[in-house]
Parts: sequence; C-alpha cells; structure tokens
Amino acid sequence: MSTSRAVTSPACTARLEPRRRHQHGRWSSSSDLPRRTATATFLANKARERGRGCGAAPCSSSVRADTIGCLEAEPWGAAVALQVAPPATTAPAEQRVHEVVLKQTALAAAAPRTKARIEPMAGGLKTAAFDRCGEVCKEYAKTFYLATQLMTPERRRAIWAIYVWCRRTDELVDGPNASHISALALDRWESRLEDIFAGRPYDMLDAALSDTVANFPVDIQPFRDMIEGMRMDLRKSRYRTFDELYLYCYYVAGTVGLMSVPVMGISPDSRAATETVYKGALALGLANQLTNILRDVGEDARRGRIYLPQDELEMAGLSEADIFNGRVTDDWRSFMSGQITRARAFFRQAEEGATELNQESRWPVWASLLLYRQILDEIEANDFDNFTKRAYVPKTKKLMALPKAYLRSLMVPSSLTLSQRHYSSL
Ligand SMILES: CC(C)=CCC/C(C)=C/CC/C(C)=C/CC/C(C)=C/[C@@H]1[C@@H](COP(=O)(O)OP(=O)(O)O)[C@]1(C)CC/C=C(\C)CC/C=C(\C)CCC=C(C)C
Repeated sequence: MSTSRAVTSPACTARLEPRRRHQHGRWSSSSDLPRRTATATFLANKARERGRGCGAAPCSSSVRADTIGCLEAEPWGAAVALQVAPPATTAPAEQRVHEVVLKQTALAAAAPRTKARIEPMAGGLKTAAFDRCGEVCKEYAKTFYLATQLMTPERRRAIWAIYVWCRRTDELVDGPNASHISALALDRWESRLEDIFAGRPYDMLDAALSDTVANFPVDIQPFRDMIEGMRMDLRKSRYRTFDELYLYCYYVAGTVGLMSVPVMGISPDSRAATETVYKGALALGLANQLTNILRDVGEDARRGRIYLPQDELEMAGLSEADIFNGRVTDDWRSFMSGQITRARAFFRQAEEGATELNQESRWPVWASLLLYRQILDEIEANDFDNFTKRAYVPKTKKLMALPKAYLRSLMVPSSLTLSQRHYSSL
C-alpha cells in the first residue's frame, strides 16, 4: 500500500497552514491528524460551549473527557466507469469486504428475521446505560436521534448503543486526545471490544453495547474492522487507487451499515436476498464516507491529507500540487464530476437495501441517505469548489428531507411485486 507522506515533504509543509486547536489546555499542531478531525473539533467546541466534553471546562461526570475523547463514562469498486475503466476482476479490497458481507449474511440467515431474539431490558442499570446512550446521540446527532424515534424502543436503544461505540472509536483518532493516540491505544480499545462481546463491559456505555450484542445477531467483525480503519488513518495519508480508498471507506463507514442491519431488521415482507440488504447497508456507509471526503477535500489538504485515488487524479491530468493549490479548473471539475457519479451509484445501491428493512427502521435510514446525498448537489452548486467552500445542506432543505424520507419509508419492500402482494394477501 502506498503510504507516501507528502505531509512531511518540505514542499507541502511550506504551503500548508497547520490548523491548531486547543486540547485540554495545550495548543498542538494537528496537521498530521486524520481527516475527521474537523468534525471532532467542532464536537469538542460544541461540548465546550455547553460546559461539558473535552474543552477547558470540566466535563460532566456522566459523559466526561478522558483517555478516549469526549465520551468516556464512569468505569464499570463500484462498477462505475470514471476516468478509469472498471477492473476486469473484482479488486482485492472489494473482494475482501464482500467476504465480510457474506459472513454477515450467513449469520443473519441463521437468526430469525423478526424480533424473536429481543429480550426485555433487565434492571434499572441497563435502562440507565441505554438512556445515557440516547443522551449522547441527542447531543451529537440531533437529526439522527429524532429519526430513531419511530423505531421500537428495543431497536432504538440498540442503535444508540452502536452509535455511541462508533462515535467513541472515531474520537480516538479524531477527538481532542487524538495526537496522543497510538497503535497501542487502539489495541487496548480492541481488547475492550472483545470484553464487550464476552459480556464483560468496562463502563456503562460499553454495557449498553454488551446487552445489544447479546440480544441481536450482531457480529464482532465490523467492529474490529472499524478499529482497523482508525489504525489506517494513523499511518496513511494517501490512497494510490480507488480500491485502497474503498477499503478505508469500508473500515470507517461501511462497517456501520453492517453493524446496524441486524438491529434494524429486515421486513418480514421482503423477498430480497439477505445479501442484497447487507450490500445496500455497506453501500450507504461507503456513499456517506465518499461524500464526506469530497466535501472536505480542501480541509484535508490543509492537513496534508488527500483521500482521493492518485491514479485517477493522474489520469485527469491533476497532481498533488493542484490539490494543495486548490484551483478550480476544468480538469478538476471533470474529475470531481466522476467522483460524484461514483458516490451517487453507491447511494442508488443503498436505496435497494433501504426499502427491504423493517418498516419502522426505514425512516432514519432514508433520512441519512437523502440528507447526505444532498451534499453532493451542493458541491456541484458550488461549481466544484471544495477547496475554499464547505458544501452544506441549508436547514430548510434538511427539514424538507425528513417528511420526504418518511414517505419513502412507507414504500413496501421493492422486490414484492404487485401480483405477489395480491396473492400473499389472499
Ligand atoms: C440510521 C442510521 C444512519 C444509523 C447509523 C447509526 C450509527 C451507528 C452511526 C455511527 C456513525 C459514526 C459515529 C461513525 C464513526 C465513523 C464516522 C465519523 C463516519 C462518518 C459519518 C459521518 O459522521 P460525521 O458526524 O463526522 O459527519 P459530518 O462531518 O458531521 O457530516 C460517516 C460519513 C459515515 C456513517 C455511516 C453511516 C451513517 C452508514 C449508515 C448505514 C446504515 C444504517 C445501513 C442502512 C441499511 C440499509 C440496507 C441501507
């Protein structure tokens, strides 16, 4: 894997203005930190504004800053032809990820499609743990929190628990303590993950996940893979091919889709293959992450990072210097337009899976899909200037997406044809 680190090259460092941010009373350079730092900084600032989290102000005892960022708790190949031809055979990363999808599919097939495995919550402590997860979600992802309200209480809490674990994992490399995070810390986080799955949670938030994985057919692999994505972010700042980028996007976001489906459930009306649903879930994660990357090109470049396939850049006649200079040229527009087409193809694949989910789980998924996809439209509306402008979806458009997502969520599973529905109702 290419790990050419232009971040350390003099040409780049001279041009780059390393962003500096306040971390627990210290100012530190974050020029070599991974790409999601901007979000984390925003979260940290937001938390600080509210007098909790990881800023100068002390954190609340329930959700406090500590060794793992803001969220410590008290112990206890797409086949889209772009400037490059699609590979003749399945690319290695895609193949590897496909194997994980097949494994998840097999595990899901061994478990019933409905909520038969869900047990009632036992004890006030567990309720408190899930409530805490809900609070964290509400704090960090309001729209998502709102969209989970239609889900059954068991599924909603379980999704919150998964969200919180993902957020904490992300904070390790993106949060206020990111500059102190080593591979060793990630190894520790992974052994803590093993403990969660073995029913030995370390803290309250872990306990919510322990309970979730005991009651839903959730596999540990996507969780391990997300940690692997964080390792990748620590050691890599260039992606030679789309296949390399694909693997990164799977690790940090595709995994979220695979973790979520066993909790969200597949509709009993679905006639689709389970694999289609898992592929859709993977696709939504990939689409979201690719969109995130395309939105943040300038921001990442200012930290010496380029999350774009180098071979495709070359084919478009673009160099790293062009990215660092940040000039919107016709070559850039055409390159970006190809990347956006690819991201949209993943969103389309996600739609196929979204329709097959349990009715009450569909709304949050459609909301996430529609909201994130709009960012691509905004990049186009900015004439592909993602160097100096951050594409964002205005609040009114965001609000309009929610009822639209709700309407979409009412759609019956797509594979159930009219005649099938007619006969099954007889
Ligand atoms: C309904 C729903 C969206 C459920 C997912 C809930 C969940 C467990 C989310 C975890 C998200 C998280 C904290 C991931 C850590 C890594 C990370 C930060 C990934 C990036 C997300 C954007 O986050 P961020 O807050 O930084 O974004 P902004 O900068 O503020 O814009 C990602 C880009 C990817 C997250 C991936 C998903 C949301 C994929 C969700 C896929 C499903 C739920 C599968 C649905 C099923 C089918 C069949 C389509």
